[in-house]
Amino acid sequence: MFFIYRDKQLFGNVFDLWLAGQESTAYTLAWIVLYLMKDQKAQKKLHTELSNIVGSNRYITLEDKNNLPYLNAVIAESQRLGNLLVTNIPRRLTEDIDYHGFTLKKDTIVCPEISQVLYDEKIFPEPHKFLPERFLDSNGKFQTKPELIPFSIGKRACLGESMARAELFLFTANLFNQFEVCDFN
Ligand code: HEM
Repeated sequence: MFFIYRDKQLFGNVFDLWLAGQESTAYTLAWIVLYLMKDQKAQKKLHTELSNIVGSNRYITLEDKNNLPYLNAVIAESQRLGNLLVTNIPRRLTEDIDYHGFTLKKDTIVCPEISQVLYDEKIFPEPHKFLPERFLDSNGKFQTKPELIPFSIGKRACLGESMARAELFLFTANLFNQFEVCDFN
């Protein structure tokens, strides 16, 4: 009998959506809230930007994204420092390759480490500090860096990247446009 879509495939898709899509975004949001709770100056700057550009009388939508540079910088820096997938998903080499003078044999398992890039102090000075300003140019405009790769790169990079980016923006923007998060310690 010919099956187009098996239960096993359905299970795989639901599992992917849950594990890859839900936990990753939820934990990133938790890091954003934590960093802003611990850095009250940054939170104040964010509130000032939101009050000046949007005000609290309406929801923030994706159309506001380009007008909120500090918010974009906070999200970028939280993704960098939160460093959600420290090591990427392991890969098996399908052929021998020469990598910077080392021969890696077919079938070797390699595991790229995203954190080596996100915490590279040549690109991100003082890499263990939360500094959203590193993603602003001299005119205060948001400027990302090619090394900011929380979703990985290449053919197998995160399939949900654009959805995750939208969720991170909408949740962070609307939460902080209505609330302050205090650090009771
Ligand atoms: C902040 C949120 C997220 C982060 C940081 C993140 C990060 C990643 C990373 C690093 C990978 C591995 C890429 C590679 O193997 O090179 C990945 C894969 C994947 N992600 Fe995400 N992800 C996020 C949200 C989502 C969402 C919302 C979805 C779907 C709704 C999703 C679906 C997937 C899928 C299906 C893969 C496997 C892609 C493949 O192997 O071809 N992710 N993600």
